Order: sequence, then structure tokens, then C-alpha cells
Amino acid sequence: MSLSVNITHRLGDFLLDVAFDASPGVTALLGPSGSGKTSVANSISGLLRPFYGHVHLRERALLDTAKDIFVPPHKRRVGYVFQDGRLFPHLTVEGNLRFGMRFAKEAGNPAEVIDLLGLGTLLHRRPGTLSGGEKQRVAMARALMSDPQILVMDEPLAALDEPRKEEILPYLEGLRDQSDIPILYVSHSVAEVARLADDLVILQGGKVVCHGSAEEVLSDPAAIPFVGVREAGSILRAKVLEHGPDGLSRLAISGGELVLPGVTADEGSNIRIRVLSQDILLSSRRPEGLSSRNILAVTVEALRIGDGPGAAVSLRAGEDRLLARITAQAAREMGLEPGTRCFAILKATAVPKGSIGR
Ligand SMILES: Nc1ncnc2c1ncn2[C@@H]1O[C@H](COP(=O)(O)OP(=O)(O)OP(=O)(O)O)[C@@H](O)[C@H]1O
Repeated sequence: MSLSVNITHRLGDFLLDVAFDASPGVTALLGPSGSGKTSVANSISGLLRPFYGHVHLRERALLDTAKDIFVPPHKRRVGYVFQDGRLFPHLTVEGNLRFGMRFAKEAGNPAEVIDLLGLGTLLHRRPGTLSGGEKQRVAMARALMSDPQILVMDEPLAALDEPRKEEILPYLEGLRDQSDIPILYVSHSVAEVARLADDLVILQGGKVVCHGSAEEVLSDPAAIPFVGVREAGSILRAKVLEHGPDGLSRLAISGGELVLPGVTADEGSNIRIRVLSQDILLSSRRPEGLSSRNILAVTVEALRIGDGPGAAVSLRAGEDRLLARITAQAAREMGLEPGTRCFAILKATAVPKGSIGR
């Protein structure tokens, strides 16, 4: 395990009591404002010194209260990206990147990092002339230049508008896919996390309430109270089979095929699709004469009927999972229970472009 966190800390009335592990790839820390995300990130970077517990990075103790170990921030090899970038305004992009290397024993490969984050044409510009998204790409590159053993990003997209977020997400996907260190990605946005996370830790009131692979957690009805009913949904892994002339693409998933618009990835490439639970319909029989092409044979895995009129149904389609939100009345009438076989219907236009990543 690359990162192991087990900490307890009191901040005023707030008690932080968090334990989780993270491997290379993106581990997202998701939670509402005040749930303790920044405090966890700060405990890893050394900006906060928890009263009790440990933080281990590649078997190295950065914090171990039992042994009175507290490694100062600049010796931790933690690359930190703040919400607002915090670039040096008087230095060019290149100067900012050089600054990132100043404590590095072995600096990250500048050409590789510049290429990964698409900074080649920006090197001589000053931060004041960059867009918010470009500034954040520089901040990420600067953090990588310090040859970190982990990258901690605290809400790196929070200050950006939607178009700038869309612009930067592919770079973050590239970072995730090419980096061999763990990336702790702090966010309150389920959409971002669904695009980027391999693993997901959900925090609520200073405690871990869900932890697992992003696919597992997001398709678990038990996670709905924490992500919110409107944001609830699952992640499907698909392969692009072909792009049709009509703007629709045919995709293979483990449980069948889907036809969706807005897919720009090359034929043959793998993508991930976020499907909101509110965009899935269920039918006991295979529907006929329906406008939707997206009909999947599924098996009910779990069912959660809340206090209100809604029911959440976790479904298995081949190796993939779907989450559907229907009325409790419909669930009863259809006799849904674990093991029930039925059909899930997804309207093609329900999946916006931003829900399709790689
Ligand atoms: N120095 C402090 N003294 C007292 N309470 C604090 C202090 N720092 C943080 N807190 C409280 O600890 C809780 C967790 O704060 P934290 O910033 O870690 O949450 P967060 O999930 O990152 O929130 P946000 O997304 O709003 O930044 C909050 O209730 C906050 O008010």
C-alpha cells in the first residue's frame, strides 16, 4: 500500500477520525463542506499535526504519534495543489516550474511533465496572463516537478467555471493514467470524482462513511444519502466499437451494447461513462417498440427502500453495475428483490458529453 492514513484530531467541536489506504491512481476524498477533507489533506502534507495516529507513505512514517515522529512538510515529498493554484506572479510559467524543483533530489522529467499538462506554448507567460484552467495545469506541473511520492490536490477545479473544468479534466485523466504515484483528489463534486477516481473515500462529519472502488461505492444504494439522490449514479466501462455517421457511437460494455451521442474517443479505445440513477428505467419484460436502443438484461443485486417514495436498485449488467432510482411502489409491483432478472433502459440523450471520460 502506498499511503496509509489513520488519524484522530480535534478542531474546536469537530472530531476528525479517519482511516484509509490509497494505491497508485486517483483516490478521491469526497464530502460536503466541513466534512474534514482539507484537514485530511493537510495531515498528509504536514500542514496539520493530528493529535493521534499515523500517516505512512511507501512504508515511510510521515507521522507516527506513538513514536513521536512528525516529518516537516518540505521533507515529506508530497506535491500539493491548492484550489487557487498559488503561482508566483512575478515568475514565468517556466520559472514557476523551476521553483518546483528546488527541493527535489531528483527532479521530475520537465519535458515529460510539460507535455503531459500541455504547457509547451505557455512557458514564457506570466500567471497574470493565463486562464484559471491554465494556471491550475501549471500548479499541477510545479507539484510534479518536485518529484513527489504522492500528489495531493485540494479542490483543484473548484474555482473554475464549467468550460474551464471540461478543458482541464482530460489533463487530469492523463495524469491519472500515466503517473505511478497515488493522487489524493479532494472534491465535493460527484461528477468530477466519477470521471477521475479509481478509489473513493466518502467523508461525513469527520468520519469515513464509504470506501472502495469508485464503481462499487457509486453503485451502492447505501452511498445515496451521502452523494445525494440527484447525483447518484454508477460508472460503466465501455469500449468504443464504431462512430456512426449520425453522431451516435456504438459501445461495448460487459453486459451488452450501448448507443450514445457525444463520444469523441477513438474507435477501439476504452472509456468510462457516468450514468445517473434517475436516467434508468426498469422493465420486467424486454420492452418492444421503444425509442431507446439501450436495453440491458440486468440482475438486481440490492434494493434500498427509504422512508420516502423512492427506491434505489443496484443492478448487475455483466461485470458492470448500474444504479436505478424508481418509486418504491414500482419496486413492489415488479416484485424486485436480490436475484430478480429484469431489463434496464437508458435514454441515449440522457448522458451528457461531460459524463464520458476515459
Ligand atoms: N482551526 C480550527 N478551529 C476550529 N475548527 C476548525 C479549524 N479548522 C477547521 N475547523 C472545522 O473543522 C471542520 C472540517 O474542516 P475542513 O476544512 O477539513 O472541511 P472540508 O471538508 O475541507 O470543508 P470545505 O470543503 O468547506 O473546505 C469544519 O467544521 C471546520 O469548521
